[in-house]
Amino acid sequence: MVGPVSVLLGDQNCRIYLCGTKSDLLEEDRRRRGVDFHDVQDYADEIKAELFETSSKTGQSVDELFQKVAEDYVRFTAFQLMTEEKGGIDLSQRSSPYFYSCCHH
Ligand SMILES: Nc1nc2c(ncn2[C@@H]2O[C@H](COP(=O)(O)OP(=O)(O)OP(=O)(O)O)[C@@H](O)[C@H]2O)c(=O)[nH]1
Repeated sequence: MVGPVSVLLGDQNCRIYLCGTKSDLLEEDRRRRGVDFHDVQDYADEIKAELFETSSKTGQSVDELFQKVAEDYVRFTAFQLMTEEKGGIDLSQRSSPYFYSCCHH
């Protein structure tokens, strides 16, 4: 495999979200699918990626995609940053910028 995905795969901290676009076209004609769904699912499993089929036209799965990216950020990245920086989590420290970036508007 070559290209951007192979570069991302080398980074243990990088989470990958595969996004198949224009899913609304399949509702008109399922033969318009460019890549077999099971092939894509197998590939996503292989590279440990999350898979979404989205449509900019109908909005299908767009919110779900962004929701998943945000949830994973809070779950993995922010948590990792907090624990790495101080060797633990100080629950009393509400002024931490991480709390503000994750939980406040
Ligand atoms: N039916 C449909 N058409 C779309 C969708 N998203 C973009 N398009 C159309 O696809 C064309 C290219 O859109 P761009 O936003 O320029 O996308 P791009 O990534 O530069 O090009 P693509 O390789 O076509 O994805 C335009 O005519 C858009 O109106 C979608 O979700 N559904």
